[in-house]
Amino acid sequence: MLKTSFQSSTGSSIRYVLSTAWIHSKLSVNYYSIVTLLTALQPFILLLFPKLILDELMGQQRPLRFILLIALMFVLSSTIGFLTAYLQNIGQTQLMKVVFRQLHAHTAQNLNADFKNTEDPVFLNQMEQAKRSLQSVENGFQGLFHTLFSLLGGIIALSGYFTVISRLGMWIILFLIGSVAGSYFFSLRAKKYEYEQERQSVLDREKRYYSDVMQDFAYGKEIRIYSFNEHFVSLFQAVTDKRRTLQYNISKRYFQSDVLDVIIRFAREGSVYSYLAYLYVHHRITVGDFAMYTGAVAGFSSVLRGTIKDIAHLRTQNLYIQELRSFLEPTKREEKGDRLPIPSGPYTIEFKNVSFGYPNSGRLVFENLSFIIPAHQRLAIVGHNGAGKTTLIKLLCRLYEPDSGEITLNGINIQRFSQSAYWDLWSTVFQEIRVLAFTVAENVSLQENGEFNAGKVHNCLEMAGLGPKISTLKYGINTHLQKFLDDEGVEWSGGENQRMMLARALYKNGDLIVLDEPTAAVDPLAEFSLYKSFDEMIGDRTALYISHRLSSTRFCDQILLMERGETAERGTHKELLERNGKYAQMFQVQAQYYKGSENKEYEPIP
Ligand SMILES: Nc1ncnc2c1ncn2[C@@H]1O[C@H](COP(=O)(O)OP(=O)(O)OP(=O)(O)O)[C@@H](O)[C@H]1O
Repeated sequence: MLKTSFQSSTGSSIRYVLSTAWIHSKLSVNYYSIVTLLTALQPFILLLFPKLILDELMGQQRPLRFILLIALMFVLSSTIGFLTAYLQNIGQTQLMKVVFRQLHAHTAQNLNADFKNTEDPVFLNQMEQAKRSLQSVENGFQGLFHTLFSLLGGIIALSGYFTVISRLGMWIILFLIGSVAGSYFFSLRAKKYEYEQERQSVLDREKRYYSDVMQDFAYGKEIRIYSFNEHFVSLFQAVTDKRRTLQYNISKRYFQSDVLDVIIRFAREGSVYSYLAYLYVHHRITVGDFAMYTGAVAGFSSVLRGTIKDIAHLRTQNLYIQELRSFLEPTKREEKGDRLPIPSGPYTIEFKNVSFGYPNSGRLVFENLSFIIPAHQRLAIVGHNGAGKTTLIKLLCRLYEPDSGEITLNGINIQRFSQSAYWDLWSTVFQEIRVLAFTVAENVSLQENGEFNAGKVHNCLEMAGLGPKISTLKYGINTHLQKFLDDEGVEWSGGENQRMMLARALYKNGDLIVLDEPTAAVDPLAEFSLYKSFDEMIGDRTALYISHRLSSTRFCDQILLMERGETAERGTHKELLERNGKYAQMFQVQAQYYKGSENKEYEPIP
């Protein structure tokens, strides 16, 4: 199911970030706490010692005391500076450890998400936003973490400055707070603008898609041959230009806010310094006091401005953290009913009044579709493009749920079984062949080296017709496919990859079989023999075969012709030919192409 928005307060987001950091690296929190204390302490050394040194110079001028004060200031200040830099460095490394753990969780969430989400733009946007919340240093997880510690340091420093300046009078404090508060308003507005613009934008997703496709060798051939490369580059450029414009508009808002801030600061500090000069001229403060108060006023204003910005930043970080938590919160699959144990085979499957439309598509692919696949039956599903064949398989494999009606396995609604136990039943081979850049054996078994049964892998590859191919490979079944992870990796043809997928289905040895046209890359005669021999290998298990080539599936017990989401005709190959309906017409048309073939079974029906 699609994730709902995660509503939480800033406090809850702070707790989430701190507790996550604490779980994955206590050191990250400890180091940043010490750095915060040291950073807050540093300015006071540079405030107090210059005052004492100046007063000594203008007063008793004791050389030993003078040298001692300078040495102490130097030692304290440089020790704190060194410690801060060192701890900040290792603290950041620890924080990255936490972020990487979160990125792992993000990737796991992508892989575990319901299949239907992978085709849903809303989910894809959420995924992008959550990733941005983790990868950005400014915003999101790291943004909140840094801002929180900066805010704590600011509060500690402010209380120190407050103690110093309040000796001049509370009105100065109030004046400083009032003027700095003006900046808050403008910085908050700029930050909100940035968040809204980035949130509404699908540009990052678009940019990522173009960049992924341009880097994916699988698209290389078509893009070159159809001269689509220039178009792609221009699309990429257009989207990066739009992103730049968006960034420019955001920067403009920040610039406006910064200009106003400078004007306010000029007015504020000008008036306070004039007042301090007045006090000095009238001998109400010493030179040392003058230096200390000007330093304290500048420090107070700057830290207060930083603290207010931190508060504004922290509030907007809450939104990023909400998105991150929405995406990362454990997916609770809707395990309907009582998670019944899977009954023992043989298996009969029934579609009962199934209606279904893809989310946000506004139309139904199936409306009250009903049919049975009896146990042991081989059912061929044929039909034109878009008839609904693959959608039917997606529903059957529980990649989607029917909007109404039910699909049953031996009379029980398939939604009542646990998802993983139900998936264990299926050996599937789909149209899209996705070879992994691992070894042949790992591709076939989908198990790691050392876990798979090498003998069984060999047998399955042999049965899928890849025995001779494997014997030519330097490392046999341990040869890598593709060169992403191994320079000695090999590239296989489309047909060979498809045969490997059949070997994978055989290796899994599921009780229910689906072949959704995985053989488009092999020639028609090879497809027929492949289907037929695959069929012999799977024994008497219930199986569904989809193909556009009607000659390939005519050995099946039954053939179901789908048209616009409905079952148009059903029967054996022979019965359907005798009926002389749509199936017979389609078969005749296709058979023309095999006229004169050595295989007489392909000859058109007289
Ligand atoms: N992810 C999706 N989102 C929205 N509509 C979809 C999606 N996938 C398929 N459809 C639509 O559902 C209908 C049935 O598609 P389906 O892929 O099941 O047909 P098919 O019979 O398998 O076609 P083909 O023979 O071309 O593979 C089509 O109209 C298609 O446009």
